[in-house]
Amino acid sequence: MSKIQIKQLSKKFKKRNKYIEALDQIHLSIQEGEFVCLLGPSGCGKTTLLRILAGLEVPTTGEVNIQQEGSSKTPIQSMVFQENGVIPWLTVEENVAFGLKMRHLPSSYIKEQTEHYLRKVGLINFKKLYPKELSGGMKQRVSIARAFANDPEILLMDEPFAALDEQNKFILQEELLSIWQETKKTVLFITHSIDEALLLSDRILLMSAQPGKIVRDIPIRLERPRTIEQVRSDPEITNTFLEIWEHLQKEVKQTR
Ligand SMILES: Nc1ncnc2c1ncn2[C@@H]1O[C@H](COP(=O)(O)OP(=O)(O)OP(=O)(O)O)[C@@H](O)[C@H]1O
Repeated sequence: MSKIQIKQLSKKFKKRNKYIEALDQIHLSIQEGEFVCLLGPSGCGKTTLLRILAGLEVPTTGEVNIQQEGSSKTPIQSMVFQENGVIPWLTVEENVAFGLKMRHLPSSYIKEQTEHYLRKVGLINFKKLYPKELSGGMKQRVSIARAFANDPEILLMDEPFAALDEQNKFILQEELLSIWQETKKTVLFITHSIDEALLLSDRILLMSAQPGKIVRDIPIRLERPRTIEQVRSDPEITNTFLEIWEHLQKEVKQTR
């Protein structure tokens, strides 16, 4: 049984008197615990697909099913955005605890869960600070800690590291993988970076330009833990990189 199942999904937006066909005939299933990256040219509907899974948009046709295993109180999904995912008037620890407090969970559990993930992302000594006192990388760590602390059925991540410098990006990617390996959550992750997708994914779903379709489903069979050096030097992965690169070049040229 798949954790996420999407059948014949399409999405059209009405803008003035015109329809924009954002997604066309998306059909896919993602297994429990898989780390799947969505890669495609700008405007191909990646965020729209994530927003549909988050219940923030309704598909025009088709259906989406997320298998629920926890209690009915378990959130279906947590989302991590590129930026501005933290609540400015709450401290680091209050941000991480926010979802758990909203569910009125016991305070001892909230404290334990919050501290566990603050430690995991290296923010335990910064828990009393407010977002304005944090760097961009630290804010993203807060968002990641909050997303995992919520213990959702699935995690949806929309280019969470896109605004970070290379060094911070590598550190956060490693931290994310370490938490993912511990929790074995199902993750759907949007990125524009082929290297990032190769480093993180069990599978890469490659999308066409608008209307977005999934044109390739590429398994990444590199052992974990992976390093960027391995990603860059493995001959099979190098071929996959080139294949994705050529596809993206072609799609981007077509849309221009
Ligand atoms: N609420 C909306 N109303 C009208 N059009 C929309 C809406 N949301 C998205 N679109 C359109 O749907 C298409 C897909 O947008 P989406 O943001 O999902 O693409 P994307 O692949 O995530 O792009 P990027 O990589 O640039 O972030 C675009 O043409 C966009 O303009």
